[in-house]
Amino acid sequence: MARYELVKRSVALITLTNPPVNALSSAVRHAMAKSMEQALNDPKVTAVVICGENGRFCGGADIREFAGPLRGPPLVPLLDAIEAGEKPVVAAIEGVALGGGFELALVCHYCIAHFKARLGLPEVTLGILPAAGGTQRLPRLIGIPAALELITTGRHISAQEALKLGIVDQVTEQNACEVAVEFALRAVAKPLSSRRVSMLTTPCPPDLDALLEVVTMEVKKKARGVMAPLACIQAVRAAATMPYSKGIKRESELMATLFNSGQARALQYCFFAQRTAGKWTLPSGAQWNNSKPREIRSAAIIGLGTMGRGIVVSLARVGISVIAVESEKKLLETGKQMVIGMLERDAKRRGVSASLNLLKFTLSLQDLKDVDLVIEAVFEDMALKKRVFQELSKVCRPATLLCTNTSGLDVDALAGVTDRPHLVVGMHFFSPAHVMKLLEVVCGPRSSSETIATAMSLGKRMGKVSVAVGNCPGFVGNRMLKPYMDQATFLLEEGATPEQIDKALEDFGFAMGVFRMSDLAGLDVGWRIRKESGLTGPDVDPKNPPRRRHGRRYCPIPDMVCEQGRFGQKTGRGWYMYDKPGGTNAKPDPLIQNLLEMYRSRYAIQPRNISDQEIIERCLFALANEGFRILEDGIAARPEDIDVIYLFGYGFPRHRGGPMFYASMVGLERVLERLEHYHQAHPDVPHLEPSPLLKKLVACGSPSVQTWREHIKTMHSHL
Ligand SMILES: CC(C)(COP(=O)(O)OP(=O)(O)OC[C@H]1O[C@@H](n2cnc3c(N)ncnc32)[C@H](O)[C@@H]1OP(=O)(O)O)[C@@H](O)C(=O)NCCC(=O)NCCSC(=O)/C=C/CCCCCCCCCCCCC(=O)O
Repeated sequence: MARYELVKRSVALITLTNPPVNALSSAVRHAMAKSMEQALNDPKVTAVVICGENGRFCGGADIREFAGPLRGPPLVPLLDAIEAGEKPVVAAIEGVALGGGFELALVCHYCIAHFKARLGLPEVTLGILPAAGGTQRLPRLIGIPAALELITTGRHISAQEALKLGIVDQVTEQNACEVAVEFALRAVAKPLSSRRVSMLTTPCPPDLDALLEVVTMEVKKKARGVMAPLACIQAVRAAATMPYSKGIKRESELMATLFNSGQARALQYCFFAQRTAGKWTLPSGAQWNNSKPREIRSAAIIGLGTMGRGIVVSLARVGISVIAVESEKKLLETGKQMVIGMLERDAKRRGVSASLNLLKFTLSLQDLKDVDLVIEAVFEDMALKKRVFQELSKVCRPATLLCTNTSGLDVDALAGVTDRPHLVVGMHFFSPAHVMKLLEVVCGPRSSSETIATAMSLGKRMGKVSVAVGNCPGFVGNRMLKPYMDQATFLLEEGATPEQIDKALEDFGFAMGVFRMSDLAGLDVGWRIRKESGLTGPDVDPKNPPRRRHGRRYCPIPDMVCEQGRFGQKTGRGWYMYDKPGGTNAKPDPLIQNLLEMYRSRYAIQPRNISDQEIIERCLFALANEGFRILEDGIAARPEDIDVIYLFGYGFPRHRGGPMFYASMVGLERVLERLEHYHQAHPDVPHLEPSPLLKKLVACGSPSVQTWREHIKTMHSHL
């Protein structure tokens, strides 16, 4: 857990050895304490260097240990002892120094960092604060404003930035450990008092209160209802106003308010869920660690609409040659100009040169014969997509992978029109595709493990969080969206307003409520899909009762809004009104209010007062209920996958963990009881009927979300 060696006859080299990130587990802390004691007591040792094995200094505290009772030597006294020691201690930072790893570096008297190293205090993203002295030492070292920014955002910084801020003493392109040993030898006998950061006085700005106020407002605006950043601000205030001995106590008190909180549990769950999601597995036994992806050097995108353009940018910026295809010259030219603009802006922001030389634009599918992979991103029309896939089948070499960016159509039906169904897979990007981090990789029943591995690995290469899902209408994300949005519109019928529903969801933590989000996405898309599926428009049998379709409750209000040409932000009117087409400042619209009143009076609906609690329960429990059905159907392999999809694709608040984790935090019994209650009140809404899996889990004593998988016995997995 920590290796102790004597090098250059007088330097104790302590290497943390806890792969993969040398986290400060209880065993590591124990070994470190022992090694430090040995070094300080050995008269041969004149200086100490601390480094991490395998080119990684330290990824911080072992987050897995937070779930159980804390054991082993506590970190704060250990770090205080290192700082107080009479022999110079030098940190040799390679790879990462994060969280407790950064705090360890802060107590070392000197720091050498490799030029590729990254440092940061990401505790806030885990719902806690840097409670091993980080909130007290960093402000003393770099001042309040810079420390506040790093601690409240959890941002990682480069070695160069750390040097500028005065956190590290030297940045090297050589082996940081060897440089640190030489540095340590030169530091012997130099006075250490000014190197003990806890002894420094925090440089305090004259307008401390005003500064803290501004940061508090910013934090509250950015992350509504999130506790950890606010506690971080209070801890930093203590560094400015108290001596270290008192400040560290305050830090610990504040940590105690966060450590066992639901938010901390949710955020730590998200950390591991994100990593679990990449570990796909098929019933055949093929999985992420035994299936080799193909190398993708060239790709083609069919369709240069919003999605196609974003996908081209995502591919080109990771060095893949892209051929972009459109059907008409004008569309091709417009798409080309937009892609170039997007790539140039992106490159400028990242301080690199735009990879325009990787792009080719064409009107001819014949140009695609040699590419490694094609992503179809044409209009959401099955007949059109089938024609494209038939054509691709003829044109592309037999080994080319054929992918579709459909947001919900049958991937296997597309595979069926090709000569290579095993090489067909869905790659469902989210709009805007070059910004959104989520990729649903839709595995058809005939997709080969190599095809899935390639799509997953390509997603990772593009910086996406890729989740493998099964093939069903809407896959995971969009399938779950329907019951969520249905509940929102049913609540409108019953007496709520769009702004009331949005406010309840935004207070819950969503960046945008369902109606503001729909206005942003465009209301016409859903309207077209409803028309195509016979739910509205001329194909509906006039004898059909207006508020029922296929024997279920149906709310025609969204259709009525679209019939008035209100398609959302782009038309300046939707569920809200905007200053102009394309405007973003949503204001409640009296015309929508009128529409709702007329609608209710036409159908003799007596509006009632609807509480925020009912809004949250009906929208979010219906959402989670569909998640349980998705698990039952084998469309998602685990609840973590569903949660990751909602976190990265639909703006679900991270501090709530995702819909499935949220349901487990509320208590499955309670979710079941509320769904039963609402289903009794609305028996014509099947989405409110509790799913068999939810009932089963409750009957099994509501096990933790991480163990649901053991209770899911699918007849056949779609993955
Ligand atoms: C950048 C990374 C380090 C590496 O990224 P990458 O190379 O892409 O690899 P990953 O896939 O992310 O990770 C590889 C595997 O390693 C696992 N991992 C990573 N980091 C950790 C970790 N810190 N702990 C455990 N496991 C970790 C990861 O899960 C992968 O494994 P698997 O695939 O899932 O199996 C990147 O990993 C990264 O960013 N890591 C996280 C870094 C981080 O956030 N560090 C901060 C941790 S928190 C911390 O350090 C806190 C310090 C203060 C501690 C003080 C504790 C005192 C407790 C006091 C409590 C008082 C309250 C008492 C209340 C009361 O009872 O009253």
